[in-house]
Parts: sequence; structure tokens; C-alpha cells
Amino acid sequence: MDIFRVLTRGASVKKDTNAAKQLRDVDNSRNDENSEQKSSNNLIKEDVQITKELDFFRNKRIVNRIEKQKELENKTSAEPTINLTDNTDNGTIPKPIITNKEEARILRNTYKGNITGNDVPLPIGSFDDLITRFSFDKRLLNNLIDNHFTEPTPIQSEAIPIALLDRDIVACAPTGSGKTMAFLIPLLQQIIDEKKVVGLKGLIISPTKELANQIFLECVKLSRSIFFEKKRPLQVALLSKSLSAKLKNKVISNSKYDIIISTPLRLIDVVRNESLDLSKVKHLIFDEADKLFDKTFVEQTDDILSSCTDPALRKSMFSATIPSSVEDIAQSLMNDPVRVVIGHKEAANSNIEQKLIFCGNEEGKLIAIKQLTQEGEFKPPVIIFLESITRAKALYHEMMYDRLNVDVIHAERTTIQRNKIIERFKSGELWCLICTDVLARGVDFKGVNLVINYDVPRSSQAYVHRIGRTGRAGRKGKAITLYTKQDALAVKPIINVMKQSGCEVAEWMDTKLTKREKESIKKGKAHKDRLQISTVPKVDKLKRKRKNEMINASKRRKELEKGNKLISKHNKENSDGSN
Ligand SMILES: Nc1ncnc2c1ncn2[C@@H]1O[C@H](COP(=O)(O)OP(=O)(O)OP(=O)(O)O)[C@@H](O)[C@H]1O
Repeated sequence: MDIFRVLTRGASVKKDTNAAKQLRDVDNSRNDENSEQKSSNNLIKEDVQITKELDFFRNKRIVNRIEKQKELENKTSAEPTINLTDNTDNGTIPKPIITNKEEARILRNTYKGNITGNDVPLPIGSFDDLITRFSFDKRLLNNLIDNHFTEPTPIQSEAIPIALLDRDIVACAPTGSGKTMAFLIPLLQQIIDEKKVVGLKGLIISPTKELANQIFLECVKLSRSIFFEKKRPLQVALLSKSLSAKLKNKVISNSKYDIIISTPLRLIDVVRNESLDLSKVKHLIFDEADKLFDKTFVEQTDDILSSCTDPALRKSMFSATIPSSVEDIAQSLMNDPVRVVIGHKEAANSNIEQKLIFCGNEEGKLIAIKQLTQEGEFKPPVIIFLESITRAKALYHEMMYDRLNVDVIHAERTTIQRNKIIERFKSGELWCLICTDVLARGVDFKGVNLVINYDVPRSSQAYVHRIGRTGRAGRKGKAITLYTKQDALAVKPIINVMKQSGCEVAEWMDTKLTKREKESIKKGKAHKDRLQISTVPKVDKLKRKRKNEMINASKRRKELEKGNKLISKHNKENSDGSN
């Protein structure tokens, strides 16, 4: 009972907010003689309101359905599980329970959900719906509440029932909109339902170690205190280097875990070695699916798919960007999938203010960063993305030189170093994180104020993910992309994303390039031939180098002299002793 009280408490909305009023209007109009006409008028109004701010966490206020709730309450009075009575008098709207297609349509309109497929399940309007429609585990619900997840986000509203009804799903929803919980919640419920099956049942694949670790931690939080018969806990594991060694050496049984989270390479390694059996896996989830199906990973992903031999295998794909090429693959691999798109497919998260800065040339980029600092736009925490390890290191040294509180993460840093830096950044000790695309996807840093693309990302997808490190979980964020003459071509897809997301782009930035201009940019191989990162002129660098050489030579000379003195002293002492 208590858990439901807490859940219901979360849904407080002032009665007079525009969105709430419109939604009430929509509902009331159903009883009207001209209900159809009124309803469509209101939906147009509602569209305007929602497009203005596609805020996936706060602007989702649903129909006032007091009558229906009361009816339901009477029906279910024998089951004192759901608290439906509070909150109508104190300025709040009851949590919606979606019972038919019309209600689903209205709910979907509030978040621009486009759901297609055969027999599309109804979304859940609140976590209460999980109780009325699915026999949801109370411990799991408690864990949700303990972690302050009181209302589902749109992707959760849609994806959870689809998965619980054992359907394959291809889901595309904005960065930071809660996709992780959208696949973890139903997965855990299904593992609980299949408690009698021993062995690995759920597998989550992520392209990077950082993201795999983050999903693992979320999964541990949600599965806390869930035990099966004989006090066996629900076992979740991150396939780390040490765990894969233990599995290989049979120190740990390969049927110990219910869920494993892994990167593709690490998983394939233990599967090829026959240290892990995937034949009982029932739920296979690809997070950042478009990355896992691009040329970097596709072979390993294919191997994973062919190792999961259970004919009832259910597959899920999640990402903020799913290009049509990946959708085609998905359709061919999946069994009658439901396709979920939240918001505009080609747009970035609408909580992010996007800006382009033309810097002329490479030197201009450093100057731009300095200007942002001086003008107070460089508000920590800040993440700066660069296209290569060399460039990330160079910028790091440059910013260190300016005594800024920064560190750098790239593939050459060890896992321990990477984890430590991430912790320092999360705790606020570190203000600015410089990185390559290793951190572009999935990593959830709460409260990042600004993302700077020091180098223009190579695709619209890369751009959407990079800037998605800010503006998460309903917060506002800012993204600035620096570009030079060389980037005039590369910046076009970014301009498209900006326009799709409703951001302004100055006309002069979006001019069409002539064939000749395009050719000359291509010849310049924009990405390969960037100048080094430094504001120090070449002459000064040479001077600095000579000065360092002189200092080192003088140090060596002094050490030599010191050594010579010691030897002659020693010799003298020896000769004195023999006399
Ligand atoms: N129902 C919810 N209520 C409140 N906060 C939530 C809810 N679901 C998720 N969150 C929070 O939202 C944040 C973003 O979630 P998540 O990392 O799953 O985003 P994502 O959609 O996977 O983003 P990306 O595309 O960048 O991987 C997290 O901090 C998470 O804890």
C-alpha cells in the first residue's frame, strides 16, 4: 500500500497550467455533442503547446479522468493496492491509466510518439498501470521508488509494455530520456517471472566499457533485495576482464548469473572459448544499437546473435539515432517488431540550446574557447570533444598551460584512469573534461552545462550523441560547435539537425557551396590535415625548445661535475688511507 502512496504523490501538477487545462478540455469534450470537432481543435492547441517544449520529463500531463478513477476504485475496493483517492482536491491530477486506443492516442500526442507495427500494445500512463495490467513485482516497484522514479518517461511508457508482452522492439528516443530504465524495468520483471530457469537469461550489449559499467550499476540498483527460492539473489554481472578470466578458468560457474552486461568483444571472447553459454538467453538488448550494427562492431554483433540459439529469443534495439540502414537490418533480424519513435527522429534533444561558432582557422578555435571563458559562457561542468587522441592530448596540454581545471579521457588511458577521471568529474572536483568519442554515447553525467565540439563531428548521429551529454533528464543544456573554413562541408549535417530541432542558424552559415568549393574542401581532407592545436607561434615554440635543451644540458653538466668531485674525493681518501 505504502509504495503506491509514494508513487501517487509524485504526480503533482497545478490545475491551472495550460497543458493540464487543455488536456482536461480534451477529456471533457468527449461527452459533448460536437465532441469530435472540439477534440480536434484542442489537439491542435495541444500540438502547439508541446512542440514549443518537448520536455520529456515534465510536460507530460495527462487527461483528468476522475470519474473513471472513481469507477475503478469502486470495482477494486476489495484489492487495497492502488491509491486512487488522494490528490484531486489538492490541486493535482490523478495518474492516468490507459485503457483504450483513444486515451493512448492522446497520451502519445503529448510526447509526439510515433508507434507502428502489428497489434501495438497500449502504453502505460503511470507506473500504477504496471500493477493493473501486469502483475508487477512489488520489490521491483519499491526499488523504482527508492531511486525516485515515480513517473515513466515517454520511452518507458511505450517500451515497457511492449517488452512485457514479449514483443521485439526497435526504439528511437532522445538522448537522456530514460532509455536505460525502459529496457531494464521489463527485463528484470521477466527474469523474476522466469525464476525457475537457472542460467543466463538476459544479455545487454553496449559499445563501450563506460556505458556497460553504467548500465550494470543501474541494474544493480533496481535488482536490490530481489531473491529467488533458497535465498538465491537475482544475479547481475558486468563482464569485466577479471570476470571473463574467472569464467575461463572455471572459478565461477557460467550459469551463476541471470543477467550479463558486456561490450561485444569481451563477450565474443568468452563465448568462443566456450566459457559462457548463450543458449538459454531469452532477452537480448542492444543499447546504442546503430553503433553495434555499424562496420566497427557488426561482425561481433552477428556472432552474438548466432550464439543466442533459443528460438523464443526476444530482441530489443535502443538508440537516440537509428538510421534507416539499421532499421532495415532490424526488420530482417526481428520477429514482428514494434517500432517506437519519440519526438523528431533526426532532431537532437529539445532541451539543448545549440550554437555554431565560425572560427576561421584552427588557432581561432583556441581563441574562441578563451573568449567563451571571458564572457562567462564556459560554465562548468563542461565537456569538450575532439576527433583524435593526439588532438585531445594537445588541447589538454594547452588548457593545463592556462591553469584550467581539466583532464582528458581517450582510448590510451587505462580503465582505472578513466574511471577515476569520471568520478572526479561527477563529483565536481574536475570542471572540464576533454575527450574523444569514447564518451560520446550513453554516459550519463548529470548537470553538464555545456558541450563543446572542438572538432566538428563526422556525422549527424555522432553530433546528436555528443551534445546529448548535456540537457539530460529534463534539464536544460547548451552545445557549441566550433568550425573552420575546412569544415564548411562537414558542418552541413549539423546544420540540418539544428534546423530539425528548431534552433536558429544564421543564413550566412547555411549558404550552398559551389562544386569548386566542395572539391577544394575535399582535397584539403578536412579531418586529416588539421593544423596542430596551439596558440604559441612557431618561433616561440623553437625558443622554448632551445631553452629547455639548454637547461637540460646545464643540469647534465652539473651532475657530471658533482660525480667527478665525488670520485676525486674518494680517490684522495683512499690514497690518504694507504699512506
Ligand atoms: N522515470 C524517470 N524519472 C526520472 N528520471 C529518470 C527516469 N528514467 C530515467 N531517469 C534519469 O534520466 C537520466 C537519463 O537516462 P538514460 O541514461 O537512461 O538516458 P538515455 O535515453 O539512455 O540517454 P542516451 O541516449 O544518452 O544513452 C538518468 O539520470 C536517469 O536516472
